[in-house]
Amino acid sequence: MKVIPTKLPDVVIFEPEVFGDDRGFFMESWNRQSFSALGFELDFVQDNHSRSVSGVLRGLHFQRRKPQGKLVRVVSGAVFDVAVDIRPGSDTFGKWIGVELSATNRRMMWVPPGFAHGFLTLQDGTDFLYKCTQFYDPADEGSIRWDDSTIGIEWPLNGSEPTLSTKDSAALSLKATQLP
Ligand SMILES: Cc1cn([C@H]2C[C@H](O)[C@@H](COP(=O)(O)OP(=O)(O)O[C@H]3O[C@@H](C)C(=O)[C@@H](O)[C@H]3O)O2)c(=O)[nH]c1=O
Repeated sequence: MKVIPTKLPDVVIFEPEVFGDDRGFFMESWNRQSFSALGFELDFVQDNHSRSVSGVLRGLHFQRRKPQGKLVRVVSGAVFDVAVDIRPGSDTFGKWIGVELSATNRRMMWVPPGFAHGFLTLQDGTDFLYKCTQFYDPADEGSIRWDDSTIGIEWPLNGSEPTLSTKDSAALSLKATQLP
C-alpha cells in the first residue's frame, strides 16, 4: 500500500495495491496488520455507507466529546473529499485539504479525530464508504458551514449551488461554532 502525505501532517492518502486479472480486480480495503505496520493503530467500531446524486455536499461534520477518526473511500462515482483541522491550539487550525476520491483511483483518505469532514459528489450514484473509530452520537455532533470564508475551501462547483441537508444549510461559521 502506498502512503501519500498531504499538506496537513496528520491527514494521509492510502493507495491500496490492486490485483487485476481477467475476472476484474481484488484489493484489501482494510487490514489491521498492514495499517499498524505503517504506524496507524486504528480501532474501528462503525462502518457507514451513503449514496448521493451528483452535486450533493455533506458536511462539514465533527463530534465534540467523542471525535471520530474516519477512513473514507468511494466504490462507485467520485467525490471531492475535504478534511479541516478544527483542533483548538493546532498549528494547522482552520486549514483544509481536498482530494478527489473515486471508484477509479481507489484512493482512501484518513481523516483523524478532531477534524471536520465533508465531501461533494461529482457523479450520480456515488457510493461513499467509511470506517469510524467512534460511534455516531447525534447529541455530540456539529456541522460547520461548507462555505465558511475563513476556511475558504475551493469546492469544484463551477458556479453551481450544492444540494445540502436541512442541518447543513443551517450550520454556523467556524468562528461561531462551539468547538471541543
Ligand atoms: C452519520 C449517521 C447518520 N445516521 C442517521 C441520522 C439521519 O437520520 C440520517 C442522515 O444523517 P446525516 O444527514 O447526518 O448524514 P450525512 O450528512 O451523510 O452525515 C455524514 O456526513 C459525512 C460528511 C461524515 O463525515 C459523516 O461522519 C456523517 O456526519 O442517518 C445514523 O443513523 N448513523 C450515523 O452514523
